[in-house]
Amino acid sequence: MRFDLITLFPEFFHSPLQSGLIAKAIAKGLAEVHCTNPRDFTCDRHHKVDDEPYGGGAGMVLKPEPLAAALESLPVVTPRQVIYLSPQGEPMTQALFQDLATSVEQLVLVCGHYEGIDERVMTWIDREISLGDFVLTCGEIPALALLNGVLRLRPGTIGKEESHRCDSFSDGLLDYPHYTRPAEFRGLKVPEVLLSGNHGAIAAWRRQQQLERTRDRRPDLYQAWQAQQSDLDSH
Ligand SMILES: NC(=O)c1ccc(NCc2ccccc2)nc1
Repeated sequence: MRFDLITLFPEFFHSPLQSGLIAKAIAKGLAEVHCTNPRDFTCDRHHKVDDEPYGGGAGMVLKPEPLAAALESLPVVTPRQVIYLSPQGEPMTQALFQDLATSVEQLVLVCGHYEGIDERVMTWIDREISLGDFVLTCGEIPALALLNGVLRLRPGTIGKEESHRCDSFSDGLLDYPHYTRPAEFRGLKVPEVLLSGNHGAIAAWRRQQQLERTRDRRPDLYQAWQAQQSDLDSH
């Protein structure tokens, strides 16, 4: 899978791509990541990439020419999607990551700054995606989150396929609590059932924990899950 990051700050990505499972996946050749800086596609003496907004107002807008030139400079690997990260995008979900991980070979991620990009650049954009309902100083953070979440789902990135099945949100419920050695830590014990070796009881306890945690912490997810369950029951 090829990731192309359109970014004014390529150095932002250096260390996150050199550590952890993402670095291993890149080293294994499961992915290649390229950064392209729109500033390299400016023609003026000052390498101008932003300018004042037409119609007035505070802040600056990223100019269309450098962005379009940067996008047109990329190799095309199909199937591909060109994604713009912004608060106006569709929210990131595990389902969206699954969709991207299984449907494209090239992801182009356009990182915005300031007040955003000139709307005419949307001509080159397939999809607008948001990390959540908040504003950051840069689109690089959402881009890194998307890269991480999608690459994590590609075969080979995570060792055991097992670890995908227990993810939060994969079955619409939050994850159950996790414990490891020691069995007692500062007087805090591990729930007995997990030490029992009774796999049926352990699975039932974990499912109950998922349901309780989802009901208590995310009533929105819980209601969606209940609706999905009644659909399944009625068929
Ligand atoms: N919620 C997000 O995914 C997100 C993306 C980018 C961003 N900041 C850069 C920017 C600001 C305004 C317009 C376009 C890009 N903040 C939050």
